[in-house]
Amino acid sequence: MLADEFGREVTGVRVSLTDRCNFDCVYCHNEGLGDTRGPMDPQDDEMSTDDVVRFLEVAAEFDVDAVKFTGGEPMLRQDLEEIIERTPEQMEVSLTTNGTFLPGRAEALVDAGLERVNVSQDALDPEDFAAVTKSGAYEKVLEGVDAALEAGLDPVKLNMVVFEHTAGYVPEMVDHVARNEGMQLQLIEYMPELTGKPEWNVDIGRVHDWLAEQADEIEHREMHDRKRYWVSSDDGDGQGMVEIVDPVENPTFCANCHRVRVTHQGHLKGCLNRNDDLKPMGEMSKPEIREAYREVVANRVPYYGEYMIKNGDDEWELNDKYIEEYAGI
Ligand SMILES: Nc1nc2c(ncn2[C@@H]2O[C@H](COP(=O)(O)OP(=O)(O)OP(=O)(O)O)[C@@H](O)[C@H]2O)c(=O)[nH]1
Ligand SMILES: C[S@@+](CC[C@H](N)C(=O)[O-])C[C@H]1O[C@@H](n2cnc3c(N)ncnc32)[C@H](O)[C@@H]1O
Ligand code: SF4
Ligand code: SF4
Repeated sequence: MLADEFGREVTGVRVSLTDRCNFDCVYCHNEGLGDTRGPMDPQDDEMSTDDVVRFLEVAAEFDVDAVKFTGGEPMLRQDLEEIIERTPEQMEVSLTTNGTFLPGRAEALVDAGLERVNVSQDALDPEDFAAVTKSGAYEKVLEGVDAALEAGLDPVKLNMVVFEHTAGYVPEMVDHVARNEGMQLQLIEYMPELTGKPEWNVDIGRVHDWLAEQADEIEHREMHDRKRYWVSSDDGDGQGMVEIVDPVENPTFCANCHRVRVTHQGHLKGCLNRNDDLKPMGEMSKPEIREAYREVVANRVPYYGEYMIKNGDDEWELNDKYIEEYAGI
């Protein structure tokens, strides 16, 4: 297994299969690449099925044991089932999706080897959902969650970005997953780094405090040192798990980051928040992939605490070291 100079072993890869999407969420960072708007048809710059599989085979050589497929909307790729089918056995396969294409396809994905799914659901009301996603597909998303549960995916994690538009829904969403077996909730701190609009920020510390009061049990996940709260439903009949993803200005989160990303164009990326460390994998032959992978892992640095450091006024600023290193890129 390869590790960077901060001792962070790379155990997982996150592969963006496309940057196309049928939604236009107001907050979307598109896994670090910006806008998802544009044509919906398959694009020439996307990695082919074989490219993705070859990359995964190389990652497996380096003992990577988990892959997350994401996007854009990864289910716009019609070869997703084939990619999953051809993913090396040793990898846990998970998917993050907006859920609209799960009805009718969830079973085939499971048959191909999908083990887990995260479905983005930011509200429990069609109008608020539409305001956030610029889409009227609320019912389809609910159907998608049901289809995933029926296909045996367990848990189905609901991803909710906590920001000004959604913060009021947190208690309702927590109760929703506590009542419904098989569902879990992932509350994702709104990340303004790539999308701007810091005015939408919500103090995630208050969400932690509220959950700590409600929780029957609290645990830590090794990945990113994330906290997980086990909370009972309001009627006392059920219990659900709520995980908080709080990467913003959080050096502990970055110190426990064990993932490398791949863009839909086949560029390796050491950190979600950076685009100055993109590394193309050439024609994507195995030797080229190996070399690029080794280099990207070796050059990974924690974003908060190393790439960004606190200045004398207690504000985050770019570490001079990296200004020089990447000057001109
Ligand atoms: N800054 C940062 N944000 C992350 C990272 N991993 C996840 N996130 C945020 O959390 C969002 C949801 O991630 P998902 O892909 O659904 O799942 P996950 O939480 O990473 O993985 P699992 O919980 O194992 O399914 C991402 O799109 C990011 O906004 C990370 O390494 N760094
Ligand atoms: C970029 S989407 C790609 C996968 C799929 N289209 C979806 O929405 O689930 C992956 C995750 O990133 C989250 N996300 C997007 N922009 C974000 C932001 N600015 N801050 C925090 N999370 C964000 C979304 O909520 C979603 O759960
Ligand atoms: S569904 Fe996912 S990729 Fe599409 S706009 Fe929303 S967050 Fe971005
Ligand atoms: S270093 Fe930090 S910001 Fe970058 S991907 Fe890892 S956790 Fe996210």
